[in-house]
Amino acid sequence: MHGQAGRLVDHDHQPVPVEDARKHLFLCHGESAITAADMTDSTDDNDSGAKPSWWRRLSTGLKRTSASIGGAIADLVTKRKLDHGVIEELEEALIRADLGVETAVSIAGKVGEGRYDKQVSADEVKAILAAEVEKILGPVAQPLLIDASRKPFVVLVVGVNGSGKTTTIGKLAARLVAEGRKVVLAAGDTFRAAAIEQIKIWGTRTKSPVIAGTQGSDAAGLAYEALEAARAQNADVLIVDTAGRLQNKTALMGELEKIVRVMRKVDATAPHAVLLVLDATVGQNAISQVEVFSKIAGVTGLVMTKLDGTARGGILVAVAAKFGLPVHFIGVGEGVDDLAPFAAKDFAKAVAGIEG
Ligand SMILES: Nc1nc2c(ncn2[C@@H]2O[C@H](COP(=O)(O)OP(=O)(O)OP(=O)(O)O)[C@@H](O)[C@H]2O)c(=O)[nH]1
Repeated sequence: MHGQAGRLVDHDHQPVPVEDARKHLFLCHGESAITAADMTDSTDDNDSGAKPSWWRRLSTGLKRTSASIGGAIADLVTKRKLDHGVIEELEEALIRADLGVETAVSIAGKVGEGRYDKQVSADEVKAILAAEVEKILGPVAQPLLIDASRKPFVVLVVGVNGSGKTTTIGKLAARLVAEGRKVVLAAGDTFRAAAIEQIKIWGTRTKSPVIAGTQGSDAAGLAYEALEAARAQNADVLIVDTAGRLQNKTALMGELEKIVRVMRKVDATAPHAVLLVLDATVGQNAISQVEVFSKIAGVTGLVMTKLDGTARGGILVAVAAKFGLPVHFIGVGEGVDDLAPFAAKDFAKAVAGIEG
């Protein structure tokens, strides 16, 4: 922090303006929503030529994915008329971008409808791709609802190590604090000293109290203490980090179950949201992570990170098509403002490589 109201710092401790991006992020109907509505509209409403910064970050972040798909589309359709071969190759390009076999086949099929033996343009194919992807993503693009009647509203954050959990918690805390919410963080990944330290750093950055124990201490006990402390401090939101040792599923399941059981002694309705953080770079592996964590932890919503570091951004489409779980946020970089509410239309256009 640099003593400026409404400013946060990024990983390099550079001040980051948060007011503009956050202005419209909550609705106030007893329930607040971190919503993508403004961001979705902004790409269409912007006639000045200056793209909103989120759109720039999103389309730049997804460049590797869109270049791989867009390049394949251009190669395919500019040289020859549409035939079975082109459709099959299009399917393959979409599968390579991790959209999943069923989705790839269905989208390629749509491209083929009524267009066989015709010369189609790459832009036409991209438009169909974007429209089809948006159809899949539209229903899952749901804001994270913060129920103000739950005090604190408890968010349990789960995911494998390295998926971006801690960073996501920090960015989420920054958003909530920027909106005037009082946030408490619980360093529930007690296995790694570095995870505890990271949460503490985010606590300092966002001026949020952190409840942390020593490395190796009982995560459930810590979650209990954190919930009591958050309640005593009249906090609006408690965000609980967890360990993500997927290699030992039984231990992980036992630990997450215990965290939930123990927190329910303080608040029988907790946790109010269970966010699974997925790293897009793992591609199809994300599917099995959703399966495992849904079984273990009762996931209520998803956050997908690192969409900027991969050509496999289509995995978000595959996950959406398979599970239909709400996708609340996506991450396209390490900076505090590189996590934003998920907007289906923007994402679909960015994946297809369509300029906003
Ligand atoms: N490029 C990019 N990097 C990200 C994104 N989100 C997180 N990271 C980076 O990914 C790395 C792992 O993130 P963490 O937040 O430490 O992940 P974690 O799941 O808490 O991992 P553990 O602490 O190992 O459990 C860090 O270097 C983050 O800066 C993103 O959207 N894009």
